Amino acid sequence: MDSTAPLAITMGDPAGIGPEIVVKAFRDQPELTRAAFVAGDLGCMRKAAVAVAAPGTPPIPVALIESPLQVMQVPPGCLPVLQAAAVPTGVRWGEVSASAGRAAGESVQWAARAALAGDVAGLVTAPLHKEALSAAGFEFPGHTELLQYEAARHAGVSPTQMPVRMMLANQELRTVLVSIHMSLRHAIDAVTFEGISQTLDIAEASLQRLLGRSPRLGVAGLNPHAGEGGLFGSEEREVIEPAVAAARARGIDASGPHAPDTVFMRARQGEFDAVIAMYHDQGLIPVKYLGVEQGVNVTLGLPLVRTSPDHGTAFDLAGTGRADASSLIEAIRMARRMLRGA
Ligand SMILES: NC(=O)C1=CN([C@@H]2O[C@H](COP(=O)(O)OP(=O)(O)OC[C@H]3O[C@@H](n4cnc5c(N)ncnc54)[C@H](O)[C@@H]3O)[C@@H](O)[C@H]2O)C=CC1
Ligand SMILES: NCC(=O)COP(=O)(O)O
Repeated sequence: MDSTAPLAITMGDPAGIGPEIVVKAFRDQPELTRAAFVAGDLGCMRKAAVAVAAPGTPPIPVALIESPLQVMQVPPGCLPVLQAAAVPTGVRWGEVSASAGRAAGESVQWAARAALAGDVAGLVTAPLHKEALSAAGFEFPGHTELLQYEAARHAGVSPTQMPVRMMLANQELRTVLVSIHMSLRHAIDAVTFEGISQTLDIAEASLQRLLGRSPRLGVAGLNPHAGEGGLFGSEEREVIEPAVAAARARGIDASGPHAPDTVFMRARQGEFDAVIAMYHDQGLIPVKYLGVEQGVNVTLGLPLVRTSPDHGTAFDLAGTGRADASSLIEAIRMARRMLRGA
């Protein structure tokens, strides 16, 4: 990974708000988006530039670049786009379609491969629609699994040998998930000694780099009141406690299992640097509830930097120009910070 190379920002699903928030980030944050470019479709980005332009003002100019390094020749105030995928005519705002999913997926694939080859420093991904991605034939539920697959392929190992985890973070709270995109029934089955141990190892290594010290990891229970001494479930005693004890024996500053209904509040008050959440919604609801405009999604465990806003494609807002770009801007900021190693 070359941290001085340009940063790729994928356009997201062209039927969603991704292209519009990307335009807003370039328009409103010229310093932050310097040496960054969009991996996507030129026509789609021009349409988005028109959608977000204030009445009576011209849209920001959108320029085609042929390679990441050409971004350095693009004048300030201009949005550089590398044609990583084509959006066919007929893709309409707010509609799930295989064509849109294909363009979104191909943009991410292009950016991942460019990052792994060292042509870009890292990637920030605008949201894609998971149903559209699936309709396009991608076998990955989301970015995280697609990137895990690409990184494993690059390293010549199987995806299980390249374990990754989703972290959601804002100024007040970080959560790292044991499992990601699966049904709640399957997520309960995924609460295993190995799964928790791997999550603790990945969180420890990634946050050590980010914080410059060993992170304090608060592990949430699965059941109400962390099982209440076995009255409300046995996973805490049988699986989570042993995984926390084993992690402590490896030198990780982990504690728990803590009651899930109060562990996030305790982290926000400063007791933990991150909460290890047992499944997707347990960890994401607290962060998103603090404000969808603040959260950043970071994939931990990859050999590349990848961040993303914490929200989705917001099809209800697509094309209106009203989508808030703050979370994407935070994601770009976070990617820059991670590339600096701070
Ligand atoms: N990083 C990614 O690619 C992510 C993709 N998704 C995907 O997005 C699709 C839609 O997901 P939903 O559950 O509907 O969540 P969503 O985040 O797209 O929308 C939920 C609500 O938040 C609002 N909202 C979201 N982003 C906003 C913004 N920037 N400014 C103002 N309001 C905003 C929407 O208008 C809607 O009312 C799904 O396919 C989901 O899987 C969801 C989260 C992250
Ligand atoms: N809820 C966050 C989410 O689903 C994002 O997934 P990914 O596309 O970052 O894998």
